[in-house]
Amino acid sequence: MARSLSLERGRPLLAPSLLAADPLCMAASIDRLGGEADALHVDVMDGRYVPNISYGPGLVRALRDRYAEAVLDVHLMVDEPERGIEAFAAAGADYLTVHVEATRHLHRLLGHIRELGCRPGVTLNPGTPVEWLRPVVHLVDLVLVMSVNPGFGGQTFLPEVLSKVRTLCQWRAVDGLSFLIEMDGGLGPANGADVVRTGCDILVAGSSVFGAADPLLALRDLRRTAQGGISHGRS
Ligand SMILES: O=C(CO)[C@@H](O)[C@H](O)COP(=O)(O)O
Repeated sequence: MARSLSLERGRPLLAPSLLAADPLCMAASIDRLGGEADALHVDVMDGRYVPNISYGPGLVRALRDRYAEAVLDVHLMVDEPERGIEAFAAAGADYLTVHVEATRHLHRLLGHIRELGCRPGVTLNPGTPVEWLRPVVHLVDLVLVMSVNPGFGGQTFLPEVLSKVRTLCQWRAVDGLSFLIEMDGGLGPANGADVVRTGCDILVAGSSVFGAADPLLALRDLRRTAQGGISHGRS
């Protein structure tokens, strides 16, 4: 069984979302980041759980083959993710993140993802209560808090989801857990510091990175502002 790559807490981590990269020039877009991304975020959409359709395990395999050292953070926006996790694990995913509402057997599914050698993650939509994670939070390596409704890039950040991050930080401290907290949707230099200050470890950014004239400069700009959140006294 392949060992998955992992991310370490301690500084803001950036995961550019490939959804915003030109699909005809995916590798060129990634190469423009100069290896400075902490992870590559891969949004898998099935046209059922969300209204959009994107990629499958084939893209994950191609990324793994070309970027052996990259952490592949695969976000499954699919119904019944238990039907696809083996293919994504075999393709080389590191983190496999599923939505609470997409499966009937979340506890079993998270265990299965770990058995496959991947790092299990669970995702909260803006309308999903954080309390739904309480019974399984000890099973995950990552909690992805969506700051837009999933399905499309380029939406406006919803600041009300930040309260979930505060709750997750409390649970992490009380239970002595070390899962990563990731935020995704509408992130960029204007809100990166606030998101990190609230307690997020990983920022997923699509449009603000790949939509920029120079994605590497945009990534560095986001890193600089995100680090500002740390220096202002994050707990
Ligand atoms: O999962 C999703 C959308 O469903 C996100 O990863 C978006 O792709 C982020 O894009 P921006 O809001 O940064 O453009």
